[in-house]
Amino acid sequence: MGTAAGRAATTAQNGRVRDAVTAARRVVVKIGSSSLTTATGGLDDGRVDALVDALGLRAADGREVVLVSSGAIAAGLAPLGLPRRPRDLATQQAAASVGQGLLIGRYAAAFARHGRTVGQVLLTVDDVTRRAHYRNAYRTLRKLLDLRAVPIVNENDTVATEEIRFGDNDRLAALVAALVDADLLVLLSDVDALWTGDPARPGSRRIAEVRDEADLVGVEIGGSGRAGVGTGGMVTKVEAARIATGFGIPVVLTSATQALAALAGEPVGTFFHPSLRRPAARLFWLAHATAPRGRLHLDPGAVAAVVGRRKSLLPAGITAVDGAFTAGDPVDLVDTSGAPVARGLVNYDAIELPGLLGRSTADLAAALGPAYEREVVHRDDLVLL
Ligand SMILES: Nc1ncnc2c1ncn2[C@@H]1O[C@H](COP(=O)(O)OP(=O)(O)O)[C@@H](O)[C@H]1O
Ligand SMILES: N[C@@H](CCC(=O)OP(=O)(O)O)C(=O)O
Repeated sequence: MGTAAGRAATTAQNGRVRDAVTAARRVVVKIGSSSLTTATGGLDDGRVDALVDALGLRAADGREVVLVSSGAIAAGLAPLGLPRRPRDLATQQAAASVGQGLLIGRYAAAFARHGRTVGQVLLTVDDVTRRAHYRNAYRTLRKLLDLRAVPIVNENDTVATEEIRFGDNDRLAALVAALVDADLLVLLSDVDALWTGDPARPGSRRIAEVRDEADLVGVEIGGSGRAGVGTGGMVTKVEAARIATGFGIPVVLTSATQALAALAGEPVGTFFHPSLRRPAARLFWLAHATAPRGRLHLDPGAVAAVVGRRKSLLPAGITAVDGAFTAGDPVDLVDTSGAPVARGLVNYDAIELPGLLGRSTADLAAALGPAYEREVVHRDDLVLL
């Protein structure tokens, strides 16, 4: 199979695939900080207006739009006299606290010109990963859409801590798209597409479409070109595209200046095709939206069984256990180098496991009773990473 560059699609092909864009009834659009701020920092009113005009048009005919907008920290810098994005969390939180109000105020004014009301939705990682919380988040978003308001989502930066934080909004946007069952995710950045390498480097080429992982082979997916403003660069955008397409949602990645064309289905940016089969929702959330509570270290035989042959994980193949989890918690299964290969719901408490490691289920059942014959992670509760 060729590389993405070798597979640059023709306009005719793109015209066809973009039917998914024009037909989409519910769209999640994510815009990054670098597309909302001026060169000197601070909110760029012209850019906000241009984005809102494109979204207003899209929402005018009864279609639903959810906007995931970064920019709170960037918008808060100038009013606080900060020359650049601070490194420490407390100052970032203060900047976000000042900037989020300015950001939403600017959006409210811009959408009002289109006769639309906006609703601010600030989410933490827990809100989109814990079942009870994401149901709550879903209900709010659904109600806003029913009331014809435009939800404007951002991470709740003022309370997010270093350990529990998205940091960038790309992954958050993909999870929100899955949460509201969107028909399309549009990622808007300061670059017009995914390129084969740094867009500033001679020889790099725009990638018109990504059909599957093979199209990403050889692509240099780099960090942010504006480290003082943007955060994740292409790494988090491609990861977001993987998450959304894995859930059956097509993705367009392009620049904010091309938002109107992208939403009209024109062949701009990079189109990521959705995977044909949508995974069970339960496994999707397990893979992308759970924070593992521990790690099970597998020997090579167990990795081969779990990953290669899709078997359940038994105590005999586990060499060590980290974390303080209880039965039912999500845990990562890691190989001998410590790299996660799968995530699953564990059937034992962490304190029970050390006494079981390396022993066969028959031996455990004979010594401890039939309850100990159960798998450590059943294959139905397991998703490969
Ligand atoms: N392969 C690539 N194709 C396109 N852009 C890339 C690539 N690798 C790294 N980048 C950089 O990623 C940047 C976009 O990410 P980022 O600055 O985080 O934007 P945002 O604020 O929109 O999230 C681009 O400006 C570009 O410099
Ligand atoms: N929640 C943060 C987003 C941080 C950020 O820079 O994200 P992004 O520009 O999408 O890479 C904010 O509003 O500033």
